[in-house]
Amino acid sequence: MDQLPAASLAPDSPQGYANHLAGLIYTQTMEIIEGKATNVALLYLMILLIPIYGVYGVYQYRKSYIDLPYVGIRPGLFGSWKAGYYYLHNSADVVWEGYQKYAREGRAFVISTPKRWLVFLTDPDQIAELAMVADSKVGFYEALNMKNKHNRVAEPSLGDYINTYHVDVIKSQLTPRMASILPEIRQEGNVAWKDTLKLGPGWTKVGIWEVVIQVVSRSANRCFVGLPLCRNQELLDVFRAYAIRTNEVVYMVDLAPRMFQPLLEWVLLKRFRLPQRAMKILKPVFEERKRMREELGQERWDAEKPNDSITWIIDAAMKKDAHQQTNEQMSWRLIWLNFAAIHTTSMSTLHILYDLAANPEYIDPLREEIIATMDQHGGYTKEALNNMLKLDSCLRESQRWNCVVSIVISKLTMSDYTFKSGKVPLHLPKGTFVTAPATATHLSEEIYGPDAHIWKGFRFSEMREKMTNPEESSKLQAAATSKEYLAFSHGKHACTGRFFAIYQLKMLLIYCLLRFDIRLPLDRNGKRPDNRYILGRRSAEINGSLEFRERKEWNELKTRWGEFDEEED
Ligand code: HEM
Repeated sequence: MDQLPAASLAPDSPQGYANHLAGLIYTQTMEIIEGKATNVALLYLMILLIPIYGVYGVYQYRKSYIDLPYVGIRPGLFGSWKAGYYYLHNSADVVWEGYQKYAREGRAFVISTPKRWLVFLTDPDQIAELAMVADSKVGFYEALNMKNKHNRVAEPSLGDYINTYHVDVIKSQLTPRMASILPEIRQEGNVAWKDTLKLGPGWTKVGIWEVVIQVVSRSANRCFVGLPLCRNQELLDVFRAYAIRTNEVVYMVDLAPRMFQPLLEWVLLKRFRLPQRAMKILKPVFEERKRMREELGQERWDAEKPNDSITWIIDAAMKKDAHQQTNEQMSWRLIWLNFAAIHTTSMSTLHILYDLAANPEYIDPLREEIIATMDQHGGYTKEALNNMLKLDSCLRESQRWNCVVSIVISKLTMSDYTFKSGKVPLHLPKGTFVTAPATATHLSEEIYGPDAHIWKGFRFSEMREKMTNPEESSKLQAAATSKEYLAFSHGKHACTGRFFAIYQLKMLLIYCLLRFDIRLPLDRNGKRPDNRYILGRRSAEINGSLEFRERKEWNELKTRWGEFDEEED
C-alpha cells in the first residue's frame, strides 16, 4: 500500500507530529478499506480519531462563542461540556435566571447548550423583529434542520421553503373552512370520549394521557383523513409513534458527535419504518381520491370533493412538480400534520385538565358560561365557541403558564445581523442561534403584573369584558399571538394550526365538563402533577391520573341542543 510521504517525517516539530498523525490515520483507514484491518488496527484508529474529533469539536464550539452576558456554567476547561450537561437537566432554571438578570434592561444573554451557544432575546421589540425578519437574513428552517434534523430524519422537502405546502394548506384551506369542519371534529371527539373513557359507578381513577391522546388524534384526523381512516387504530398509532419517537430521537441524536448521527438515527428511528407503515395504509386512499379527481373533472371535483386534508394536499401537490405528486410525498404531509398537531394539542389538553382539577372553583362558572352561550346560539356554533370568553381565557392562561414549546422562534443568522429595534443594540455574527424564551416571558411580572406567577383562569376574560373595542379584545383570544404571548410562537412562522387547535380544545372541554365531574386523586392534596424535563424540554406529567364521575345533569344536557352526537353516523 502507498504510504503518505509525510508520515515518514520524524515527529520532531508540530508540523512533523501533525503529518505523522495524518500518516497513521491514512494507513489505518486504507487497511480498513482494503479489508486488511485487524481489531487492533480498528481500535488504534478509534483511539486516534476520538481525541482529534473532541479537540475539533471544542475548537468549533469556542469559535462560535458570542460576546454577550452568559448564564449558567462559565466557559473554562471543559466548561462548554459541563454547561451543556447542566443545561440538559436545568434548562428552565438557567433560562429563568438569565431572564431575571437581563430582561429589565432588555439585554440578550447567551447559554451554553450541549451542541451550541443559544442567544435568548428578552426585549419584546427584538422578539417581534426576530419573528418578522426575512428568512434569508435569519433562517427558520435552517435552524430547524440543524437542530432537529427534520430534513434528515424525515423527508428533505419538509425542511425547505419551497415544498412545505402543508403549512399553507392549513392557512388557506383548513382555517377558512372552519365553520363547516367543526361539526365533524366535535362529533368525532364526543364519540372518542365515549369509546375511550370507561367509568364505573362513582369516581373512577383514569390514566388521563392515553385518553387525551386518543380523543385528540381521532378528532383531528377526522379533518385530516376523514372517516373511516380516522378510526383506523394502526394508522393513529403509527402517526403518534412517529411524532413522539422523532421528537425524542432528534434531541438525542443532536447530542451525539456528527459522525455517529446517521447510525443513531437508523438505530433509534428509521429501522422501525413508521412512515412506510403509514404510507401503506394511505396509498390506496390517495389513489382512489386521485382517480375520483380525474373522473369528475375540475368543475365537479371542486363542487363535490371531500372536505378533508387529503383533498387539499392533492390539490396543492398538483401545482408542484411530479415528485411532489407521488403518494409517498403526499403521505409525508399527513404524517407531518400529525407531527405538528397531535402531541401539542394533547399536551395542552392535559395541562388544562390538570389546571382545572387543581383549581375546581373555575369549573361551575365555565359550565354556566357554556350552557348560557349555547342556549343563546342554538348549540355549538363557531360563534358560540367564539363567545365563550371564560373558556377561552382559561385556555390562554393554561398555555401562558405551561406553553408546550418553551423556547420559540428559534432561528439561525444567515449573515451578520444587527437588530434595528430594542433598548440595547444587538449585533449577532453569522451562524448564531437566536431564540425567544416563551415560558420566561409568560412569567414576567413586568408584562403580566405582580400576579404573573398565579394561575388565574379568568385573567384574560376579565380584561376583555372591560374592553369596548372588539379589535382590542380579540388580541387577547387564546389563538392570538403577540411579542409577549408566545405559546403558538409569533410572526412569520407562528403556528398555522392554532385556530383549529383552540376550537378543538374548546369542543373537547365542553363535552368533558358537561358530562363529567373531574378531580385530582385525593392523595395529590389539590396539587397538579409537576412537569417533567427531558433533555432540556418540558412536558406535562404523562403518568398522572385524574378521577372522573358521570354527572346526573348529562341526561338533560345531551338532548338540549340536539347535537351531542355521540353515536356514529
Ligand atoms: C395547542 C396546540 C398547538 C400548539 C401549542 C402549537 C405550537 C406551535 C409552535 C410553538 C410552533 C412554532 C414552532 C417553532 O417556533 O419552532 C408551531 C408551528 C406549527 N404548527 Fe402548531 N401548535 C399546536 C397545534 C397545531 C395544529 C393542530 C396544527 C395543524 C393543524 C399545527 C401546525 C403547525 C405547523 C404546520 C407549524 C409550522 C409553521 C411553519 O413552519 O411556519 N399546530 N406550533
